[in-house]
Formats: sequence, structure tokens, C-alpha cells
Amino acid sequence: MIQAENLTKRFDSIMALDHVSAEIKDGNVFGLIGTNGAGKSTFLRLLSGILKPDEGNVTIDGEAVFENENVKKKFFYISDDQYYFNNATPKDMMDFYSKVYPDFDRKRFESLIGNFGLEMRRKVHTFSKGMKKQLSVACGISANTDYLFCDETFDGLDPVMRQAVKSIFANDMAERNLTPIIASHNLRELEDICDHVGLLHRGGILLSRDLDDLKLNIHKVQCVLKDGMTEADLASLDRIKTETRGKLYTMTVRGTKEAVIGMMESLQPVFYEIIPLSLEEIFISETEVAGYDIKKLIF
Ligand SMILES: Nc1ncnc2c1ncn2[C@@H]1O[C@H](COP(=O)(O)OP(=O)(O)OP(=O)(O)O)[C@@H](O)[C@H]1O
Repeated sequence: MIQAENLTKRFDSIMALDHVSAEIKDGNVFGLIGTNGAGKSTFLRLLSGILKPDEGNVTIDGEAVFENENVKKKFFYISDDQYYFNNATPKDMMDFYSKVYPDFDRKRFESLIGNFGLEMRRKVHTFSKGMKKQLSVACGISANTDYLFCDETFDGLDPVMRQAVKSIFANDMAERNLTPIIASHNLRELEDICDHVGLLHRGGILLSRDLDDLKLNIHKVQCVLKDGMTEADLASLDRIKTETRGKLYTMTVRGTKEAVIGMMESLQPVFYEIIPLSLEEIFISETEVAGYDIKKLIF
């Protein structure tokens, strides 16, 4: 488990991270969302001990991270701008990381490089941005660490590759309890992968919740009411949003699924169904309550 307590980091007058606390459970995907400059990379750099916090502390499996070589073997940090040695090839990177990470799986690395359509002996500086991202994912996965820190890892990957990488993460979570921590400015990219999402804004955590909890008390309902009934008849529902298209009402409603179903049944509409809410829709309603306009905070 990773525990961050009151993490604070300033760069001169810039407060990059302001007393951020988070608990990252093993075997879950922790998504960190925020606009450019929100503090995501700073958070990951503090988690990985690249930076020292001004205040607060971070522990991985109970041990402090900063200047602790043992703990550093437990995670791999795929940075937004991964460093490769001058003239290095994927094979050189494999040789390097094999020395750093005792459980580095060379066979897996070769197989991932092959599956991604990359070449082991081609110079990395001739790779495109997306190819470099693929290479860093191959390094990170093959390192076989308990935790994988991903900074905008999906950015720059094409949709097919994005899905492939998500499947690889899911596979490693199931097989060896990998815990990915994924920072992204794009909520939609985390939609189908995260168990827990933290929303970072100007260095502070605005919201940090398990997705299952978020989804328990908010639902999207579509219905067609009987002739003679109007929107006023929907007053018993705790509606956050209502859209009307002809006779079709699409509503975002607060309450447990059972309560919402109960109310809809009592209205005896011509038709109704509960449809899944997107992560973005959930976040919009949750942050509205906190007085924020999420559309200004995420893309
Ligand atoms: N080395 C540094 N020196 C000075 N300021 C820094 C440094 N690193 C980060 N900052 C500042 O800290 C704040 C948070 O930056 P950070 O890189 O953590 O944001 P981010 O959420 O990762 O942004 P992005 O999505 O653009 O990568 C920004 O205001 C940034 O300018």
C-alpha cells in the first residue's frame, strides 16, 4: 500500500502540491486527474522519491521512499518524458533495467517489443513519440514491480495501442496483483480502467473516491411518461440534470438504485431504463456539489 500524508512541495513561490493525502490500495488502479500544472507529475515524483517533500511524507509498504534503494525496486516510474541513454536501443534499455530490477523479465520484454512491432536493435532516438511510449510501457511492465507509476502514459498512443496497454495492465493486475497509478489530464482515458480517482486542482485534492462508491448513489435514467404526465410528475426524483427530447426524458438522479427504481415504478411510465453514467458525468455532478465547474478543471 502507498500512503501519502500531507505531501507539500513548493518551487520558489509556486505551491505545486498543497498538503495532499492519499491512500493507494494494492491491486487497484488509482487514477490521478487534473489540468496542466495541477501537480500530477510532482505527486508522482514525490511518490518515487525523485523529489523530497517540503512537508508530509510518503511510504510504500510502510517504508519511507526518499533515498531508500530497497523501496525503489518496488516501483517503476514511466515518466511523461522517459529518459533513454544516447544512442540506446531497446536491447540496451533491457540490459540496463535488468541490472536495476532483480525480477526484470527479459523474455516478456522481447515479446512485448515484438508485439508492439518495435525492433530490439533500432536506436530509440529514431522512434516516434508513440513508439517511445510503447517502449517505456514494455520497460515498466517487464520490470515486474509491485507498483507502476504512469505519467500521461496513454497520451501519444493510438486507440488500438491504448486498449492493448490497458489489457496488459488488467492482465498483470489479475496475475501478479500489479498496482498502477495513472496520472492523466483526460478523464475519458481513465474511464474503463480506474478503481479509484483523485481529482487534483492547483496542488490540492478536490475529490478522491472509489468509483464503485461514486456510482452507488448516482444514476442516469431514461423514460417516456404516460400521456397527460409532465416533467412536474418527476418531482419526487432528486434530479441533478434533466434533458428532454420529444417525449424522452434523460435524467441524472441521486439516490440508491433501489430507491430510483422504486420511484420510477410508482410513476408507471410507458418505458424507463437505468443506463450507465460516464465518469465525466459522475465527476460533473460531484464537483458541482463542491461548488466547482468541472468543465473548467478537466477536458
Ligand atoms: N522543477 C520545477 N521548477 C519550478 N516549478 C515547477 C517544477 N516542476 C513543477 N513546477 C510547477 O509546479 C506546478 C505543478 O506542476 P506539475 O508538473 O506537477 O503539473 P502536472 O499536473 O503534471 O501538469 P502537466 O499535465 O502539464 O504535466 C506547476 O505550476 C509547475 O510550473
